[in-house]
Amino acid sequence: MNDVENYIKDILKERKIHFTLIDPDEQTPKEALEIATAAIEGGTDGIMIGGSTVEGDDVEKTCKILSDNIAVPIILFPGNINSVSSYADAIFFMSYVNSTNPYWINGAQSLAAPLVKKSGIEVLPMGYMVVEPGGTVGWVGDAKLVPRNKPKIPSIYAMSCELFGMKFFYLEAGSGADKAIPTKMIAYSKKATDDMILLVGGGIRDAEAAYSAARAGGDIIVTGTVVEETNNVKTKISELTQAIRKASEE
Ligand SMILES: CC(C)=CCC/C(C)=C/CC/C(C)=C/CC/C(C)=C/COP(=O)(O)OP(=O)(O)O
Ligand SMILES: O=P(O)(O)OC[C@@H](O)CO
Ligand SMILES: [Mg+2]
Repeated sequence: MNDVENYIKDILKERKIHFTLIDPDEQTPKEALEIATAAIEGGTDGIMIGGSTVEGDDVEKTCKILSDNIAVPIILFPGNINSVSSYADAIFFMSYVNSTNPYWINGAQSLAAPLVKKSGIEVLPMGYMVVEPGGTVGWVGDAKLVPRNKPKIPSIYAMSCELFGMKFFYLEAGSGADKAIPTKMIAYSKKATDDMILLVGGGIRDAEAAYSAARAGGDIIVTGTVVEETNNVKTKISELTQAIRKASEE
């Protein structure tokens, strides 16, 4: 797919979006294709590929098999500089805005920049902010985690990301978190910016959580762990996508 940013914007004119995150570490590329196919049948709008740890050429192989077989966009959600593949349609080129380590703020991005430019994949510039509990990515990324009871903090980071020209802002509670991002926090970040696209993820497992995140102002609701936990991906994803569609109508 060519223009992923416009694909996203076109859907957002009508309704909110659901993306499925597939961690290439967790299964073979063939199994990843089965998951992606079932998720698409369940109504997901795109597949994100990434994990906080990456082994060998898992990203490359997973992106290749998906690009040969699925029609929705494949977007890299890189955990580090080795998570780039030209078989993807786009990359969330993200700065980890509440990391205390410059490597995650603009170091990894600079090291990966030549490869990203050479690969020719579409770049989706994004601010990435990790909220308590934060999970693996909070620890790996040396984050100053946002306290859950301070809902306004991410909104000023979202503003600064918008002023830097970033188009996307991601509120992350950590993969597999026991609690998703508080709805007030989502609402403040959405209201603080003019037309940034807000992603919300981490710990969203059921219709109610997906609905609340979308209703509060999330534009793109991301779920990953649920597809690893369920034995019926299509049914689970369709529960989530229906809840997100319902939130869009109200
Ligand atoms: C732009 C480029 C090339 C790199 C940016 C690198 C940055 C800033 C990364 C942020 C830090 C990081 C490790 C992000 C990982 C995000 C991610 C893919 C989380 C989900 O991964 P899982 O593998 O499901 O998490 P677990 O390991 O906890 O399962
Ligand atoms: O695995 P889950 O908890 O759905 O989180 C998805 C994503 O926000 C992780 O980066
Ligand atoms: Mg994982």
